[in-house]
Amino acid sequence: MEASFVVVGGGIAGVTCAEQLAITFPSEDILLITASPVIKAVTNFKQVSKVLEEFDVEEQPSSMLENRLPNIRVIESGVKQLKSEEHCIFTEDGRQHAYKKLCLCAGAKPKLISEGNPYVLGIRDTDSAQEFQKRLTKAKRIMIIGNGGIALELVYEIEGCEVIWAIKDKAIGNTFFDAGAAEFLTSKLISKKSEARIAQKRTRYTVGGSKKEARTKAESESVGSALGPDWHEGLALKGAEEFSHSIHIETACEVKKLYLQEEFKKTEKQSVAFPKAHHGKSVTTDEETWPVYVELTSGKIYGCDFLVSATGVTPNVEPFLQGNNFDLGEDGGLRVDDQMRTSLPDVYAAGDICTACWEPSPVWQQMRLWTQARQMGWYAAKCMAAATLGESIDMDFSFELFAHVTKFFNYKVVLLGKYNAQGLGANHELMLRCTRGQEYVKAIMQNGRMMGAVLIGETDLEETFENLILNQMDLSPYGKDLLDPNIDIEDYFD
Ligand SMILES: Cc1cc2nc3c(=O)[nH]c(=O)nc-3n(C[C@H](O)[C@H](O)[C@H](O)COP(=O)(O)OP(=O)(O)OC[C@H]3O[C@@H](n4cnc5c(N)ncnc54)[C@H](O)[C@@H]3O)c2cc1C
Ligand SMILES: NC(=O)c1ccc[n+]([C@@H]2O[C@H](COP(=O)([O-])OP(=O)(O)OC[C@H]3O[C@@H](n4cnc5c(N)ncnc54)[C@H](O)[C@@H]3O)[C@@H](O)[C@H]2O)c1
Repeated sequence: MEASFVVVGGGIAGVTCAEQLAITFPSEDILLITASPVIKAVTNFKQVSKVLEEFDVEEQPSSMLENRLPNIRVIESGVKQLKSEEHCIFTEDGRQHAYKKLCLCAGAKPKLISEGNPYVLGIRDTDSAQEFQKRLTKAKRIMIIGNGGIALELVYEIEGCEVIWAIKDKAIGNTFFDAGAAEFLTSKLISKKSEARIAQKRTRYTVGGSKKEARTKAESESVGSALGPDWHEGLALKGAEEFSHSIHIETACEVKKLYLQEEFKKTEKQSVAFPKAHHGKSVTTDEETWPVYVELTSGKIYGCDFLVSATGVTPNVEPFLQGNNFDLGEDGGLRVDDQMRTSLPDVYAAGDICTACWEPSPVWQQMRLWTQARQMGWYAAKCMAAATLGESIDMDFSFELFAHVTKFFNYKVVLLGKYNAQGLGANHELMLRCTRGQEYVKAIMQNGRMMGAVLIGETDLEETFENLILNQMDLSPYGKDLLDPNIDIEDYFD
């Protein structure tokens, strides 16, 4: 049977796309094909301002989606091949599905420093997060490689286990922060021990009667949906020991070589001890033997129980490539144009799997984030609908300005526009306001216009800054007043 619309992927991009298609075409059957036994649904969506949005994410059985929108049919099976010329896809369960328009939303996979090494873990979906948690309960020391979102969250959350955090850069959190913001956050990391934390659970797992036990081997090897905001809230990230927090940061280094225990003994090289923890107690000794040893480019060797490779993602394109001449982006994603079309007729893509290749607004960039997966899934459905009806559609407003709200080290973090002066060259200025332990405000200015901002803490500035970036008003007459905490800048612009 041919469905007019087939969507692949039960993550945020795929589910949002299928939902939007189902609403637009209530009399059409929409087929959602996904390798994971549960789907991700956006709930409690709130448009906080023009572009900033907040929502919860629920992992749900696919029947909940089918009940909510009866013209969606979910097939739980991985796609193993796409024959784009025949407009047909083949699934692991031996079936084939014809389509008129297809949207690929198969997400991404962790890009690991050492593929296939049992001591190197990646974190992507519920299964991999649980495997990590299980291994952590027996671990005395682990190493985290990478300096982006996952690493930032882990180093703050892990307790009862020594953590060596090895980063290529000089400062922490390079994908989100410059050195100034990193310093502001580092002091929080060091003082974490004494802090009373506010737990705020946003991801709910309502999978009552999960089909997990019934999963076949093929299914359990396939990728699930990516975790999202506050994924660690439900997981106790606790190691084998009884202490709160013990972290050592190794900067400006990469992994040179990994040795298994026996292999390491033969080298007769020496590993170094964990630098004395700030809580005063030595937890491990340098005489201990470890399952794996990590040689860093700095020359230091550390033993540990295992490593987490939080080193970014690779778009999950392989199942769709054979026999199809897709144009791929530099990061390996399916290139999509401003209508979310890939290079092949009637094949669209959205979310982590795609590489945005339209001429972007000067203050937007693609990042593989939850919010962008939702926006792209929604917009791809709009584009597919418009093409079907012979209409044209303008780029959605959400792509006008990059906006991301998240939480690091228990601070609210808002990133707007070219928040790290990406692509602005030397021709820009920074304006800063910082109160240690409380807030960090950075505005990126070019020719008197605001191009981006980083807001850490409860600054309450996001809406005003969003407007200033969007309207590109000349702010030079206001000079330093712009960030003066004693001046209510909103009054200026009312
Ligand atoms: C640990 C972690 C924390 C994160 N935290 C945040 C955060 O705080 N904020 C934020 O904005 N973003 C966060 N992200 C990123 C965010 O989760 C992703 O950008 C987003 O979920 C991507 O959505 P997606 O729908 O494109 O892909 P995914 O969620 O990866 O979904 C892909 C879907 O495709 C299915 N699939 C894969 N292959 C096949 C196949 N061959 N056939 C059929 N189906 C297939 C999968 O089963 C899955 O259902 C985090 C990511 C991780 C890993
Ligand atoms: N709160 C949030 O917004 C949040 C939290 C977690 C994850 N995420 C998203 O989930 C995805 C996965 O997270 P992630 O942290 O793995 O990716 P990331 O892209 O955020 O960070 C990857 C990091 O790994 C480093 N790196 C890459 N190759 C390396 C190598 N060979 N050796 C050492 N370092 C290397 C990069 O410099 C970068 O710091 C990303 O899309 C991320 O944006 C977002």
